[in-house]
Amino acid sequence: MTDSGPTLFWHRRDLRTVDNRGLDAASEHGQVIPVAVVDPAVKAYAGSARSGFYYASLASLQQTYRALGTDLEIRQGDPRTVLPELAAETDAERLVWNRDYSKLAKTRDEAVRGRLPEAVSALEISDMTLHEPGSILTSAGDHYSVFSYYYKKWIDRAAPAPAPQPSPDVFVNRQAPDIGEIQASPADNLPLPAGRQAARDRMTAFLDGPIYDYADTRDRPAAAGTSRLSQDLAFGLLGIRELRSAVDEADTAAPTETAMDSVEEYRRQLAWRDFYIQVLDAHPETVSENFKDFEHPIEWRADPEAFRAWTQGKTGYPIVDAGMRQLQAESFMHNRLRMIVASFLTKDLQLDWREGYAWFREQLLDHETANDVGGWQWAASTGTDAQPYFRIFNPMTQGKRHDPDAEYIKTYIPELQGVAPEAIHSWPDLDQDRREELAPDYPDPIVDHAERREETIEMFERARGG
Ligand SMILES: Cc1cc2nc3c(=O)[nH]c(=O)nc-3n(C[C@H](O)[C@H](O)[C@H](O)COP(=O)(O)OP(=O)(O)OC[C@H]3O[C@@H](n4cnc5c(N)ncnc54)[C@H](O)[C@@H]3O)c2cc1C
Repeated sequence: MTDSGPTLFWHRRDLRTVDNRGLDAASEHGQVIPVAVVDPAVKAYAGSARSGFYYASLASLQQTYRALGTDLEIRQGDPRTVLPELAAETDAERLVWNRDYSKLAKTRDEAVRGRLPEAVSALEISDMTLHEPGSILTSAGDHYSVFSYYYKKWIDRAAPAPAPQPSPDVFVNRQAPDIGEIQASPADNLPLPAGRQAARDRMTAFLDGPIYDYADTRDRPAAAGTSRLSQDLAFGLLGIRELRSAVDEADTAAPTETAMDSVEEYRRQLAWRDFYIQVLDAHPETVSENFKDFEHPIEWRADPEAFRAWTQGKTGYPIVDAGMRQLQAESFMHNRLRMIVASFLTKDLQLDWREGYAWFREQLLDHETANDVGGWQWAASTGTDAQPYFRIFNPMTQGKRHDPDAEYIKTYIPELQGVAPEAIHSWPDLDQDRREELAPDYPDPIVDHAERREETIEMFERARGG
């Protein structure tokens, strides 16, 4: 501890003190003041569930710091002005943060760096991924655009160990205004409990048993067999090294070969997260542009009514509507459903994936730019390693395969409560009188899947110049 002025550590999507590499690095330079900035530019994209979860998680981080004998300084405003001011106010020598990879974050961070007083240095640390974007490259030195090749290298790499929580005596002993003075934390209304402890509890509950059945249950939405940790990773309530190390321990304790395969399948999903982050890092423009080049623009439709029906879960395709209603009710949607509804929006309704992405960005608690864009561009056949444009999900077949008893569908669509699964899975093919008789309050299909499928293939062939 040789420096005289304190180091500011800026929390962003890393709302924890454990396994936080930036915070650990900051603590090597002397006394630390932790800070968070509530940025209206980021808030503008978040619906009420995500904002609420963020505030409640910030409140919990503030409590953690208070227990360590310091406090979290929470400011509101544009970090480009707030942070240089705070650095001057506290005579800070250094500002440290963990790297983020979206275009918005990169532009903001560069501007913050440029506006700091001359005496204040900026230090950016890699924390968000298990393996830093750019550290796993093809033999030509490029980022990977095919997941299976990326994964082979990813899984062979030793996973870095979690970073320790800094000792309490590195923190400046001080008090800061309570988060309640900025924003009342709506902890009662949240779809899931927020904060670090809740995230740890979710992780432990999953690794204590459900992970061993993951390979079998992950594609059955009614089984709810996935970890539900996506918002915890998106907000950084859990460190990725911390999670990976706990997963590796679960692997060691796995009771059977099948259980070990399930753990492997789970690890693979964590690799998808790293994969999409390295794609976004290499191609930040893909947040709004197709990853793939097309000879001509794709002729997406303009159809606000169809888009509204999709958002409200009223398309007359039960599996699609159940997914969209789960999103409405829980600010979450199971992965299989995300694939189905994204395919339906782009291939059946022929609407631009960017419309769907914007809706998800607002509605999802776990919105994470890289994964959200990656998922949408995959489904739209515009992305890296995407679904081929001619392989179009049939929503009826998807429903039958992944929710055979229509258990998931009935959870979210009360209108179909008394209807037999066979009728639910063939709803669009039933004649109208039959539908009227079975569930008068549930809508008729808004499009014909077979017709739209043919049209969509032609639409893509035209865009490809065929
Ligand atoms: C159109 C679309 C949009 C998506 N938007 C997001 C998003 O905004 N945020 C987000 O975290 N995930 C997104 N995903 C990926 C995936 O659906 C969610 O990560 C998953 O459903 C979260 O539930 P879970 O934590 O129970 O997943 P689990 O199955 O338990 O997976 C564990 C973790 O692995 C990661 N992961 C799992 N699947 C994927 C995947 N396909 N791509 C990248 N990472 C993955 C997530 O961090 C997840 O928490 C999207 C997928 C699609 C098809």
